[in-house]
Amino acid sequence: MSAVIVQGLTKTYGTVKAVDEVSFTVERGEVFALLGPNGAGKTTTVEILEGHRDRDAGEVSVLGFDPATGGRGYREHIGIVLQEAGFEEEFSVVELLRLYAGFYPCPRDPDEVIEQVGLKDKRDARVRTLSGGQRRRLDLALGLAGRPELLFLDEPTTGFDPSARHRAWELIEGLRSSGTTILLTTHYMDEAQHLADRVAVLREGRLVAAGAPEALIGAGHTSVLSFRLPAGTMPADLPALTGHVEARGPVVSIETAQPARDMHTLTGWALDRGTELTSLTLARPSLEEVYLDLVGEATS
Ligand SMILES: Nc1ncnc2c1ncn2[C@@H]1O[C@H](COP(=O)(O)OP(=O)(O)OP(=O)(O)O)[C@@H](O)[C@H]1O
Repeated sequence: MSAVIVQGLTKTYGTVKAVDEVSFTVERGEVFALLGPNGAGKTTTVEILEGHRDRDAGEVSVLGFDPATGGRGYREHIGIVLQEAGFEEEFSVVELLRLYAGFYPCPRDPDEVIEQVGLKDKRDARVRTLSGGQRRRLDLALGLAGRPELLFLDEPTTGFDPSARHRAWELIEGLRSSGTTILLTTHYMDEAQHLADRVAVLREGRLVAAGAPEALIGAGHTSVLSFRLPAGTMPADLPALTGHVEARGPVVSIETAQPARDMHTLTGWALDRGTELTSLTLARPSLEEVYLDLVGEATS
């Protein structure tokens, strides 16, 4: 059975439909990213799944529980990492982890978790002395304390320096390998593209796309071939191509839905003339470009 099943989920605040008939599933063991601009309904959706907010309509099942009525039995199976968790500042890192571990029937060893999130040096440091990035790692450690089957991560790397970010990615990949299902929200499309097996894009409370990042990128989007014109040639000298040719000085870009065919034609043309196509690249759109198309913002 899927880890998460959401059917027709709806939540209204006054006249604002924060979540409007949203349906998706998250399979066990996958990393699933909820994407969308500010106010799209991500937090509301996640909070309903966590059992922290009531829904107006729709069916929700998480690990076989209805989060609205699952109570403690449900919460023992999940881990939640919020963006701004308030901590007991005078506890040490290991004391806080021991405290959290005590709430769960089958907790993880606090020292193992501390090592996993890279806080070994800070094991005995007071929480109030931690830097912002170290606090975020502590957030993550606390989310893992109860050995969750499903981990909710709210913008897990916001405010991280680049190396902390890559470390967090490795950690998330490690959790995925050990079978933990992960539902995350993020505003970083490279993060979603790197980590997520599947993504769902919300816009104004409605689901506008869902699927594997590669599938979303592949659906109806063209590739761009670009290269420098060989000396002594003009764009008009190029062979007939399926794509749209644009030249900016000596740099030619071809937006094409048939990259293999156009690449073949072009390289054949260059070889026949005994010339080279320097700076030749074939680029696929990134998830970010596809996302911006979906949520209706300019791509340049
Ligand atoms: N408690 C609330 N009372 C009234 N309106 C709310 C409440 N919580 C959220 N909303 C509204 O519901 C909509 C969705 O908000 P939500 O926080 O779910 O979006 P989000 O996608 O998480 O945004 P962000 O990326 O900024 O965190 C917004 O229009 C927001 O103003």
